[in-house]
Amino acid sequence: MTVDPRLTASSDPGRMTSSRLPILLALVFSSLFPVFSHSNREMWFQDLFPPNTCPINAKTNTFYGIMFDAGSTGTRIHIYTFVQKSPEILPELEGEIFESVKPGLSAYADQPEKGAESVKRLLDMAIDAVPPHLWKKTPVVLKATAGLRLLSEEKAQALLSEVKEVFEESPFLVPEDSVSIMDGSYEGILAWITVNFLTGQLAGHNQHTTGTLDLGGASTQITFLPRFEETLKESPRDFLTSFEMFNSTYKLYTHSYLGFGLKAARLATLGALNTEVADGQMFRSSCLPKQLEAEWHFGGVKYRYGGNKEGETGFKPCYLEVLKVVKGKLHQPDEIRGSSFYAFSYYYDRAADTNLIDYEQGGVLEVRDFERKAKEVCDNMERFSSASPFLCMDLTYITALLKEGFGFRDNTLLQLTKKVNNIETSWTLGATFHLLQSLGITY
Ligand SMILES: Nc1ncnc2c1ncn2[C@@H]1O[C@H](COP(=O)(O)OP(=O)(O)O)[C@@H](O)[C@H]1O
Ligand SMILES: [Ca+2]
Repeated sequence: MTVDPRLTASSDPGRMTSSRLPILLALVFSSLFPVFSHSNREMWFQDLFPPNTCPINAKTNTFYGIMFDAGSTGTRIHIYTFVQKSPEILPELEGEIFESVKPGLSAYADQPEKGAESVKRLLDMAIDAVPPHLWKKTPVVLKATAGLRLLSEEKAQALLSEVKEVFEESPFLVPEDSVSIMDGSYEGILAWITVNFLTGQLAGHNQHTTGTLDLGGASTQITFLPRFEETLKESPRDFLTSFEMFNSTYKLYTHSYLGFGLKAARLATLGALNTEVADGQMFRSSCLPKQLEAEWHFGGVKYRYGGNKEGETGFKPCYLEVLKVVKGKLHQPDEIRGSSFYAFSYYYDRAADTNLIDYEQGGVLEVRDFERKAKEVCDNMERFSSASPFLCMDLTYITALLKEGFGFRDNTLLQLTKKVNNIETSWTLGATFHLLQSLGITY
C-alpha cells in the first residue's frame, strides 16, 4: 500500500508558508509599475486599484485574499497575505496558508449541503488566520473547475448556491459573483500569471516567460505567450486571448480541453466516457493488471473495470488504446515543440509517484522520461501492483498526451514544481490578483 504523499502534506492544518519574497517581488513590481517613484508618491498599484482606495497615509498594512479552488478531485483554500509596510515601499506577498479536502464538490452532486459543509470547514481556517478587524475587508471567492462543468446545470447551481450561503453567513467580504464556475481558458491564463509572476518573468519584457501545462482530473490546459507570428495566424481564434494584468496586456495562447483530464481520460480509454453505463457492465483495458477487477466512482457514477484476462497487456497495446483518445483531437502549435514548460497537478503527482522527481523538490524532466517510466511500469505490472492499478494507464496517457496530443518532442523539457518561494503554483494566486484589482482592496 503506498501513501499518496499529498495526503500527508495537506493534512497539516494551518500550515503557514511564511515565505517572504521582498526582493523578488520588489523587482517584479517595480518593473511592472515603472511609474512608481518616491517623490510623486505614485503607488505600484495605482493602475491596479482605484485612486480613492490607495492608502497614501497608511502605516504598515496587512491585507488578505481568500481563494477557493473547487477542483474535480478536491477543494482547496488559499489564504494569501500581503503586506504594505509603508506607502513608499512596495507591498509584498508575504505568505500563503493552504489546506485541502477530498473529495471535490462534484462528489456531492446529490447532497449540496454536505458539499457546502466541506467548504465551511476550510473557511473556518480563514477565521483563525485573518485578524477579526480585517474580516470585513477580506474577500472570499470560490471558483469551480471541470468537475462542476461536467455536472448538469441544475446540480451545479444547487452546489454553488449552498456555498454562497456559507460565504454569506461568514464575516468576510462576499463580492458579487463570489461563487462561480470558472471558464476553462481563465484557468490556464491565471496559472500562467501565477508561475511567471512567482518566477519574476513578468518583470522583464516578456522575453522569457514560460508556458504552463496543467493536468487536472477532468480537464487539461496549455498556455503560453506566442513568440512567432505564425502561431498567432495558425491558431484557432478562440485559443488566443488578450488579458490585462499589472498594467500590461498579454496575448496568450490558451486552451482547456474538457474530458482530457487524467481521470476523464481513464474513462475514455476504457470506453466508458459519455456512455450510458449498463448495470454490471465491465470495462477492460490492456493498461490494467490482467487479473484486476474492481469498481470506481467518478462524477457520481459507478464503473466496473478490469484487465484483459485473456488478451494482451503492456505498454504497446496500452499505447494504442490511449492513442485513440488523443490522436488528432488537440491543436498542435508548432512553436512549442522546442520550448520548455512548467507542468503541474497530475504531471507532478505521477512523476513523484514513480520517483522520476522528488515529491518535495520537484525536478526537471524530458518528455521521454514519462515514456521510459510508462514502459517500465506497463511491462512489469506485477512489480508495481502495490501502487494504483491505473499507474500504467496514467503514465501512458501522459506520454501520449504530450507527444501525440500537443506534439512535444521527446526532449522537450518539463519543469515540475509545486511551489515557488513557498507559494503554490496554482491559478488561485493569479485569480487573487485579479480579484484585488477588481475590488480596489489594499488593506
Ligand atoms: N493547489 C494544489 N496543490 C497541490 N495539488 C493540486 C493543487 N491543485 C490541484 N492539485 C492536483 O491536481 C490534480 C487534480 O486536479 P483537480 O484540480 O482536482 O481537477 P480539475 O482541474 O480537472 O478540476 C491532483 O493531482 C491534485 O492533487
Ligand atoms: Ca485544477
